[in-house]
Amino acid sequence: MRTAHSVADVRAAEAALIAELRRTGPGEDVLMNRAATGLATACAGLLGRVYAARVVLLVGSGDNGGDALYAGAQLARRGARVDALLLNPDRAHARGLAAFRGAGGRVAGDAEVLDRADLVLDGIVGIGGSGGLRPDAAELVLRAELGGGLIVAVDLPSGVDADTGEVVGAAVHADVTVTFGTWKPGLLIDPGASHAGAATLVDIGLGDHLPDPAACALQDADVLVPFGWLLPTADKYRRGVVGVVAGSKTYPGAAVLAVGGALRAGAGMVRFAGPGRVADAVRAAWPEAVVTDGLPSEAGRVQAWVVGPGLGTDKKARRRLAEVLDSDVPVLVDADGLTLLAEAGGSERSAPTLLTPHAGELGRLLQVGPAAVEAARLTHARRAAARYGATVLLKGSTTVVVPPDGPVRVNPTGTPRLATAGSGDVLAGLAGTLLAAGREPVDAAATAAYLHGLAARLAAEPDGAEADLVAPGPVTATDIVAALPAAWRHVAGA
Ligand SMILES: NC(=O)C1=CN([C@@H]2O[C@H](COP(=O)(O)OP(=O)(O)OC[C@H]3O[C@@H](n4cnc5c(N)ncnc54)[C@H](OP(=O)(O)O)[C@@H]3O)[C@@H](O)[C@H]2O)[C@@H](O)CC1
Ligand SMILES: [K+]
Repeated sequence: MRTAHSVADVRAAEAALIAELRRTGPGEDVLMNRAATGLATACAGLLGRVYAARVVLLVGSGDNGGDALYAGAQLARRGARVDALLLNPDRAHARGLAAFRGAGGRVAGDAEVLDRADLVLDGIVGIGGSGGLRPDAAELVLRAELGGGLIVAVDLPSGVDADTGEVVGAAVHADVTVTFGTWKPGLLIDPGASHAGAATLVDIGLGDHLPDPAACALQDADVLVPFGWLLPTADKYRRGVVGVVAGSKTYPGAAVLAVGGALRAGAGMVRFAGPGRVADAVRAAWPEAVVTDGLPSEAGRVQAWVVGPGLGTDKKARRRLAEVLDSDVPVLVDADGLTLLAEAGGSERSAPTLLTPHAGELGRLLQVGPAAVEAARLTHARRAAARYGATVLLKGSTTVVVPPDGPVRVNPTGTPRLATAGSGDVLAGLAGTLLAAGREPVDAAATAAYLHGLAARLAAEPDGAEADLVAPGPVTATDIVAALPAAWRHVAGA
């Protein structure tokens, strides 16, 4: 699990560690030196040959600039030609600047050095920043980006909010980010995440002093839990019996895809309730589903419901949604179900509810526009979780899962390939089965998002789960359903 901590928790852990180090010996800037050593090592790796490489430091007035100066000193000692552009010369980190000068680094008088740089270190601002880049910094960053050297962000790309990933105004677009001590939520959540490039973590010893994380991102090993269907004693209820209420005359395919996602999640049984023609489409595609063209209340016993994909918003859809929400089992509400829920202003439920909106649907739930949601994804997902008393999975570039309380989950397997019609229906079925199998909504949602992204990648490039934009082959929602078994095998290490 990749874990991220809030700025407040990072600062508290840093203070505790420094106090401990002071008791046992080492003096000032010890953590900064650890950070700078990790940073200089990463830069050396990127440069290949450090000797004679041209490195430029963008140095702000805080410790983030100090990290850049100490790392610059190490690179200068290894023969790099290092120039520092000081945004605020009177307030640059004094000991860092002395070390830098002592190692042969030079303070540049002109931004021209950026035009020929092989590597630019962004030490403008780190976790102490607020708002976007100021105009003088933004101008230098633009010149650095035009100069074509690799841009390495120190701790996080300047201009990105460390706690939320929000970017208000200009921010650095890094090729690589080297972060210290722990991940920051803003490196995992868009738009911040897409400013970070390839991000790596340097351990500076904060470990024991860090509390529970503010956000986590699953990795393959975290998905490996003993599912009902892997146990010798498996029966259909342990695997999960899930009910799906989806599809309409206009969108029968949504029902087929949601049922497919549910079956390929390993459901013990999928019960489907939907109107005649939709029921026929589901029967034809998935003979293993137990289908009724009656109401959800006539479908038989289930351990969780999925309601909403392609459902429509007419009177009949309302009735189906109301029946499902009245049940005492976990319910996942998606798509049209969310539009109806937004109109109703919520529901009274004691069993868990999982909402799976995209930005537009989340906007409807909160009566704000989709652009506002996209700009502050975590903030809005948190608001919806609080307002609806539900776990919220917000789909999009970096899907986030926000439980009513506890750490947020951020999905690392997402890919733009998932932005295709029907993909969300598959995710709804997949997460619904995991709910039916007894998983907590936050785990069901995060695991489903992880497998869903992985399946899309595998569908595009069967040998390349890590591949992303460069991988060949368009992917349809049906392909994602078909690739789910391969995604399971991938996380199982098969
Ligand atoms: N914590 C740890 O464990 C460790 C932390 N370490 C490092 O310290 C960093 C945090 O250092 P920090 O606290 O000095 O703050 P930092 O981010 O350098 O900036 C502060 C100054 O920037 C300014 N400023 C603000 N917003 C701005 C903007 N939008 N655009 C431009 N400027 C802006 C503002 O100055 P102002 O001009 O407003 O007075 C403010 O005072 C951390 O990210 C990591 O790199 C490591 O060394 C090792 C261990
Ligand atoms: K930075």
